[in-house]
Amino acid sequence: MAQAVFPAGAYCRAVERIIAAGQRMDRFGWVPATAGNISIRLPDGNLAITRSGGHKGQLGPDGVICVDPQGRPLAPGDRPSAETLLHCQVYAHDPAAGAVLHGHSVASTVLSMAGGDALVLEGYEVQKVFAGQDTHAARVHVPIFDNDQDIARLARVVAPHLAGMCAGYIIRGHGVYVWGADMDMALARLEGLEFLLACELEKRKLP
Ligand SMILES: CSCCC(=O)C(=O)COP(=O)(O)O
Ligand SMILES: [Zn+2]
Repeated sequence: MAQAVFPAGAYCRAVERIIAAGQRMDRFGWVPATAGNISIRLPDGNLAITRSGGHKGQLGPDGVICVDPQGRPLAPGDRPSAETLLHCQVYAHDPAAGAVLHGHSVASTVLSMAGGDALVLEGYEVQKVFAGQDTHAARVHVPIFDNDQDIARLARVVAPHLAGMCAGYIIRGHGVYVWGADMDMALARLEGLEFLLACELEKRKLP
């Protein structure tokens, strides 16, 4: 494979971080079959985001493109993630958000297909990875929204719930959305949420 040539500056660092995040998510099996998408907010307010399609665990520099805060590609004809509006929504809602991750795990998919409009996590030490959480002795609500191929309509359903979220949310039969101030925090929260969802899945198997 030809040596990757990264553009200069903040965008270059964002591309590198997105590629590394995709590889890390792939190691956990959270980006199967071209699923998943990853973004970073750039200093100028635009977003570096994965291009639609392609395996997110095998990204090269050309697998990341730039969009404006409304999700419009800066280069005409570029095809950003089909779910770009969900990333834009997080950045518009939370000025501190610096990175957004979307993965498709077995646990989030299976647990959400079991029904309900939220998962309640309680009693786990790893809950402390989420925003504002400092004890296991709390109930963390993870909202579940029905999947929708109309992403703008899905974003309108999610919007009124964003203010109360500390652990991101689940799209039923689809996957999770998690974010943080930077990529490291977003990845820590994604791993924390997926660890807890795996625990919940195992709990349901107990006699
Ligand atoms: C085969 S996954 C279907 C699309 C999806 O849910 C996803 O997360 C990836 O879409 P993108 O346009 O970002 O590649
Ligand atoms: Zn998806």
